Amino acid sequence: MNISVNYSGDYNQLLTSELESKLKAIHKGIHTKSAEGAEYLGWVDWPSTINQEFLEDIKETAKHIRSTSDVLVVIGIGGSYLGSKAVIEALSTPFKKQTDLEVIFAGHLVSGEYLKELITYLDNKEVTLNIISKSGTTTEPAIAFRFLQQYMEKRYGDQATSRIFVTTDEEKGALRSLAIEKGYRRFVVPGNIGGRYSVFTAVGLLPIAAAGYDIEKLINGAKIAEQEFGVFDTKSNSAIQYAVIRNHLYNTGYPVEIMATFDEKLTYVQEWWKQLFGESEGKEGKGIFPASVLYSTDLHSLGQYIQDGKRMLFESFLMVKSVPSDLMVFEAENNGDELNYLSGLSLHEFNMACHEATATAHLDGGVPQLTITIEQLDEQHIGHLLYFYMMACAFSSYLLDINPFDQPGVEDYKTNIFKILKKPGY
Ligand SMILES: O=P(O)(O)OC[C@H]1O[C@](O)(CO)[C@@H](O)[C@@H]1O
Repeated sequence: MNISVNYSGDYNQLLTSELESKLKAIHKGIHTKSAEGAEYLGWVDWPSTINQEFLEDIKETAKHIRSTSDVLVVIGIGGSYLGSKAVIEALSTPFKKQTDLEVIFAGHLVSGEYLKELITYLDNKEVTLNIISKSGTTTEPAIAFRFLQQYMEKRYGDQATSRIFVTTDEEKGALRSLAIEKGYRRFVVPGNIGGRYSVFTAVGLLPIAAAGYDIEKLINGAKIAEQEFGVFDTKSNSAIQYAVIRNHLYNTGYPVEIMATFDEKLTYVQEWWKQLFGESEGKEGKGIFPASVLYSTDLHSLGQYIQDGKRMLFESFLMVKSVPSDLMVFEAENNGDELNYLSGLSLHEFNMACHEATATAHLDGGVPQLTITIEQLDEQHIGHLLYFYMMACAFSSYLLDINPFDQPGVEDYKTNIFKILKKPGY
């Protein structure tokens, strides 16, 4: 399994001896768990130390949910839902989402209409809830849970208890107390793993397994990545390469990174990546702003700005070498649409050509870029990819002398809303 990073500039030239020593120190700090924010470095060796009993428990629970439910409603926001949503979307086929269990997300936004419609939608289906909140106090998912819990109790009576699963901190938080009081089955978010690094814990694994995907393979991909990126080699460690390139571009006048893909199934990988990098790096007046586009869609929208607008952007393509199914353009008798010149070309090949054309055009327009390529979209490759991004994010943040594992800025809006809504104590 391989993730390649191809840069439009000369990567080797960036590797000064000063940078090499800084990278070495960062690598050591991450792997000996002595870097700043070390108390949240639990994700680094989580894949290789994951307990088989825990995986079996998740698989059994998922099997039970699948056999008793048509829908699993996952309630969570930020890192408590983006990882599972990213993996499920990347593995699903466009129209037939899951064969026998549908995963629906709630609590990632506040909308009475959404919740009312959801409850109506659930009415003739068998339902299970999984509320996920590490802190157990986040307002948006708590609001959604209040409504959905009431719905479950009205609908299932005492049986509601066995249809509600809670994923939260082992020791603290309102959600933990509520789960104990009600007797809900609990899963733990490890204290040393923050929300945006938690996709390989119960936070991501339970919804992904319930959706019918192979979590052993997902973890296996992450394990391979853990081993691979555990080796300090600036020439072959692609997580380090990606971090070095983006740091160089940031330092040379490009504060915005646009991640571009040609596959709609990767939209939530992009959303997950935005939270990962944005919340990890955007502090102390520093950090690359992570944005995303989907091509060809956005070539007919934001493409104009990228080509010609203010020069502050660099672009990182996320490409997948092979696709699970494809179509080939056929020869039409009258060639009325004048597309016969494309006959014999597969649509995937069209996208590959479009990548080349776009990359060249944007580079000519002053947008430096890199291309990250993975072989295919399956559990193992996605596990590998997500770990790659987490490791690159840690390196990238430390290169900016930022602690990747806190998010003090998020508190400001929370304090304001509590004041506006007169929460006791504010
Ligand atoms: O899992 P929790 O504690 O509900 O937090 C949800 C999200 O809110 C934040 O704490 C702040 O946005 C994120 O870091 C986190 O992923």
